[in-house]
Amino acid sequence: MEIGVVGKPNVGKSTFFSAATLVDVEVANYPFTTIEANVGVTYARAEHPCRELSCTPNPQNYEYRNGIALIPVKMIDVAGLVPGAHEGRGLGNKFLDDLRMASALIHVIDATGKTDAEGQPTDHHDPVEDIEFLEREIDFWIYGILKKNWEKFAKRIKLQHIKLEEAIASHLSGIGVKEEDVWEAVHKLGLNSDPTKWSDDDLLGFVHELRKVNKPIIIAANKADAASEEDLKRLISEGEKRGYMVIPTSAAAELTLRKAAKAGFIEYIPGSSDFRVVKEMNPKQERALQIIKEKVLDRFGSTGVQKVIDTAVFKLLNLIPVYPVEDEHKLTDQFGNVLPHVHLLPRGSTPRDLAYKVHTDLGKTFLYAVNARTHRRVGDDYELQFNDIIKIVATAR
Ligand SMILES: Nc1nc2c(ncn2[C@@H]2O[C@H](COP(=O)(O)OP(=O)(O)OP(=O)(O)O)[C@@H](O)[C@H]2O)c(=O)[nH]1
Repeated sequence: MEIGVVGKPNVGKSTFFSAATLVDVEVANYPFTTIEANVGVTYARAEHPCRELSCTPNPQNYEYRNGIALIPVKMIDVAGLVPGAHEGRGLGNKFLDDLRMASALIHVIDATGKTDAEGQPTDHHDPVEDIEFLEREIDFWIYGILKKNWEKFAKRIKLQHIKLEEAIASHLSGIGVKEEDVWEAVHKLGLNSDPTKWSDDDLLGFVHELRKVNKPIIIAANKADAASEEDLKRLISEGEKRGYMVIPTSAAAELTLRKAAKAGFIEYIPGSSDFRVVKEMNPKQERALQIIKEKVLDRFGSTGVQKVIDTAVFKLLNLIPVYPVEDEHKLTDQFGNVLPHVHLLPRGSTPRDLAYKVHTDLGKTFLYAVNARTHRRVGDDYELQFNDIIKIVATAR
């Protein structure tokens, strides 16, 4: 599961990515290692169960601060969004390759309207156009993959009585399309189950719906600090009309705050509405932070960057944090560590899914689970909840 950050040049995409992946304390054992320069680790912020249960955790695969869990998530800087990227313009294939890997996208838009379609400075660009521009690029990219051998492909599905969902999902498995995604798009549009009857418009409409489920997008209305109230309001309402969540951000402010925290000048938990000065700064630095406090934190409640990440993880991707333990009374693992691990699972997951996530063997030998909050036994019909603490019971190996 990876989150892609995308945006045309000069909107603040690199600033957003740098801010989101700049951390002052790094978790020792990520579930993943980053190998490429444009891949980083960001953190989703969630209330930690210890806030409610008054415990002190010993986190191993996440970070804990003042009752808050910071859960690592992989982030990709998807560079090269220019008009025609789907045809290989600009960075072309690299852009599409990165896009392929992302489960959800953060679309960074310059809310001030001072960057034109190609990323050049201007005075009057309508940022709402950028929303449609990214949609078009992705839609035409998927359309291009399907259209290539469509007639032959559709005929084969019909003649060999292959399940439509299965055929398309397998054809698009490279971009992570699942059968249920195809089903959802086909049914939403009421398309004929015989794909040889689909018109070109049907195919385009299908791709459009498929993209919405397969590559959900959240919009970061960036440079909010420099945007007028009116421009922001319009971008939010036009985005929402098109079904998007739009969050005002100041990536530049977040980057400054995180750098100041990393250098030890301030204490700042990303996503907060304030910070605490802990080391003396020069007057220029002090003034810069004061401006951020007044123009960004007080105006918007936060820089918005963390809010975008959290919304992408918990709402767009619909993931929930779950804590497996071995002792449901002490909430510890076998070594006595309190709530050492957290796992992000899709909403609707069961205790067995959690067991598989912890270890394949644990999944295979799963018997039942115990909900540590209620001390009740739960089976595979139980739907895991946000911040559940679960003991898994399996057969001895
Ligand atoms: N006022 C303001 N300026 C910002 C913000 N974020 C980025 N900028 C500025 O916008 C300019 C472009 O930022 P980048 O992060 O380089 O933009 P980009 O979208 O990655 O552009 P490319 O690297 O060309 O793809 C820089 O001068 C940033 O300092 C913000 O939140 N507010």
